Amino acid sequence: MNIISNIKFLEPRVSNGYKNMYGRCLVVGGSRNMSGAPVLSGKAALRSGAGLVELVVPEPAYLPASSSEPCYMVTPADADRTGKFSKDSVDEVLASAEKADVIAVGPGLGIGENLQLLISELIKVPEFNIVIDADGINNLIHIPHWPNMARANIILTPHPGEMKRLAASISMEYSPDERLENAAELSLESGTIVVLKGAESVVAFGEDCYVNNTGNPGMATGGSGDVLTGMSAALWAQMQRNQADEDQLRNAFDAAILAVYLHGAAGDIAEDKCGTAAMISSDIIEALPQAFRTNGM
Ligand SMILES: NC(=O)C1=CN([C@@H]2O[C@H](COP(=O)(O)OP(=O)(O)OC[C@H]3O[C@@H](n4cnc5c(N)ncnc54)[C@H](OP(=O)(O)O)[C@@H]3O)[C@@H](O)[C@H]2O)[C@@H](O)CC1
Ligand SMILES: Nc1ncnc2c1ncn2[C@@H]1O[C@H](COP(=O)(O)OP(=O)(O)O)[C@@H](O)[C@H]1O
Repeated sequence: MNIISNIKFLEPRVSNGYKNMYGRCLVVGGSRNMSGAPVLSGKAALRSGAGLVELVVPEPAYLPASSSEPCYMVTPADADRTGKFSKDSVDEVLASAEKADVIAVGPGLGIGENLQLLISELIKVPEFNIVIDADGINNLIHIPHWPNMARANIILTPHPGEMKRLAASISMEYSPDERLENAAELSLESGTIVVLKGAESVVAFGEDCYVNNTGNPGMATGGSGDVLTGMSAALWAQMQRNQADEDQLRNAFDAAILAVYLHGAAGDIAEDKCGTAAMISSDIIEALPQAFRTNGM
């Protein structure tokens, strides 16, 4: 195991920079009763510097998502009777995905066969860079032999519950006390970057592991993982734009480390302002500008 302590920050923007230089992120998520999750990811992606952010959500989540933030675009897609993405929505989502530098999939999706079809179509495409979180993971685990099917570059961001399910899906042994080993093994077995969340989140790229030291228990509040998803996508989009020739997974690893670090730093700023009990995940987004500025970005 190689413990990595170096954090790669974003390069300063050039004076004649324009939005397409800072990456286009697509958030694929939401369902009738979870429209807030993709909103949190989309707002966090904007506050983490993505040049353009688009949300694609099933129709019942369209109004709440589009009225929550004017700075991202929202595309409605076909929904099934339960308010989740339908089978017909898969082509609509793929059309948006083709335009994106990084796709974040999962927040608020729900679970079902159509969603498993959607995820399997996304991970098959070698050109896609995908952050898979929350219900993205809860659907991925039902796709037989998913690591063999995956051709895209992928960051997985499981919480410990999702980690346990991911490990079971590839017949990997899981031990809750061996966080570094679990993350490294899942990364090696699946060829993905793994962010194992919780106090002292671990980011693994094979045997290379980073252990985070920012953040606090006030972040144990619904939606704070959705914030990290959007941040990871935005930072990856900017890093892969800056270094187009480098290995995408190495860029993804650097972006995931920076995302976890800044997410915790913003959580610490929110805790100073609100306290651990009262802080909510949108307070973490509000603290992002200060977290970026404190770190020279
Ligand atoms: N505003 C919105 O729209 C919001 C929408 N959201 C959306 O909700 C969806 C479902 O996400 P989710 O994480 O709530 O459910 P799920 O993955 O089934 O986890 C529950 C199971 O996992 C376990 N478990 C959980 N954490 C654990 C831990 N740290 N350590 C260990 N175990 C842990 C837990 O175990 P238990 O605590 O019961 O022992 C239980 O078994 C998702 O799409 C998300 O985006 C939310 O983000 C909120 C805001
Ligand atoms: N005690 C803690 N210390 C530091 N970070 C924490 C703590 N509890 C939770 N977090 C962070 O908050 C986020 C919670 O994500 P997650 O469990 O996916 O929540 P949700 O599904 O509600 O969005 C993770 O990034 C995790 O690392």
